[in-house]
Amino acid sequence: MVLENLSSSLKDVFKKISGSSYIDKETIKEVSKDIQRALLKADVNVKLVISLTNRLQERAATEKPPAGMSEQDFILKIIYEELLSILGEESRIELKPQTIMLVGLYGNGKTTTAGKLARFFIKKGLSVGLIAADVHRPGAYEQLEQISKQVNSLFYGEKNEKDPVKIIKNGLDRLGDAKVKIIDTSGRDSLDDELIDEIKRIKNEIKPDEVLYVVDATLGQQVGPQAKVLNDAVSISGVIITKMDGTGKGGGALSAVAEIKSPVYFIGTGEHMEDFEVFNPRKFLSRLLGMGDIDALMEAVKETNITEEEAEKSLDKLMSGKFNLKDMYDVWEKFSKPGLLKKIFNSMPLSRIPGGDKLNDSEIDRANEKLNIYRVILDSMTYSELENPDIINAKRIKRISIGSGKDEREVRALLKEYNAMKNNMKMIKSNRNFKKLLKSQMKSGNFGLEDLENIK
Ligand SMILES: Nc1nc2c(ncn2[C@@H]2O[C@H](COP(=O)(O)OP(=O)(O)OP(=O)(O)O)[C@@H](O)[C@H]2O)c(=O)[nH]1
Repeated sequence: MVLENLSSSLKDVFKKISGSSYIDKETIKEVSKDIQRALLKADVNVKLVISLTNRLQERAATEKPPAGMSEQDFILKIIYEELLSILGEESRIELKPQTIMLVGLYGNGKTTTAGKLARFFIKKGLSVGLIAADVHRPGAYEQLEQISKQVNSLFYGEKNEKDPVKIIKNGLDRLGDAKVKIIDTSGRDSLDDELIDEIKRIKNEIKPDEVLYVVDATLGQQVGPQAKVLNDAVSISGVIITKMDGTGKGGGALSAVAEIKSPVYFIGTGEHMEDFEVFNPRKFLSRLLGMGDIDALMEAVKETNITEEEAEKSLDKLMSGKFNLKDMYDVWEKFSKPGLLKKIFNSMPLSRIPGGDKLNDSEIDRANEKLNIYRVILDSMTYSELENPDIINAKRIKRISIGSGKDEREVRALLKEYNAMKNNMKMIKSNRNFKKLLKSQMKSGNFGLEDLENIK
């Protein structure tokens, strides 16, 4: 997996800090050097590395840990925040009719990504048209046509036409009823002015809603400056990092993202159309730093340094059943890692939670299977359906079923489960001990599964 080395080096840094009995200037200097080495080894742009570690030293020298947080945790929090600042905040591409233009260097995966992106929108219930505007690479037309069949999208291209603007204008016209049009442009070496002029011309004449930069994660830091040239030419609105499954340093992608300062919308994790994930910076960073799902969950809580009333509020929301499908999806997303569910169910005294009882292995495996089906179904819901499940009527259930490839029966089962979970949460709310334990754990951020044993 890309960034493997960076991941293990940063985990060592985190272990060193957690293991140190006190944090002084020397430790900070040493840790900064370790982080510099780790990032440079991953081929992250030198300028970026220096500015990140300077901020770490400056914040460590001027800021004080909040009440209740140890020096060690505080340094970890600063490193986590500074690394997160490179990745930017989570932002989602809008699910609406739009024209999207893909740009990128040769062979970074634009054509493949065009197909993956088309499949993403189709699953969300939006029809898609793919336009082949790569007029330089032989076979690009056939490749995209093939992909469009694979993902059931519309397709437009003109095999012998050499002017991409003409192809695109005709395509936008002919694909009129497709809600989302995705334009695959020629791969380019950004130092080639002729090709840069070509995408500038496309951008100015077509005025796409989004210009997405497709960058190969396995490339090194030379990508940073090239991304800048592309960005200056067509002002990139978002990034898709491909080949995150590949071997390679991966620092180039991080440098490019930091250079362009546009949000990363997705990551590509393989050659197949389904190897495509919405990018979540916190989750990505937690995986990179080797924090388990629970730690990441509690790390996020600890990071916000939750106060008494905030703990109360977030807990009440959960307990009062006011959470929506998006909240439930996030929790399932964290718990559906293989083995984690088993660990939770086996350690949770379910018999003491209303309607729960000890689950044996096969039942836990079945629960995992069900979670995966539910995640596929949730992936086909629009943001408003996730945030407000009450709007999901028979027509929407039908569309979600088609988008996810699951029976309507399974979609209804998920909705039934969601409502049952909401009612269960209300029941647990009456279990004062459970609520008291959760509140104190969320506040201190030390929520451990073994604590669940103590629920009376
Ligand atoms: N492992 C892996 N391979 C990928 C991924 N995305 C694309 N590829 C492969 O990378 C190669 C290049 O992908 P294309 O989509 O043809 O690249 P392109 O950017 O359209 O090529 P140009 O038009 O020449 O710029 C193909 O073999 C793809 O299968 C990914 O996320 N992981």
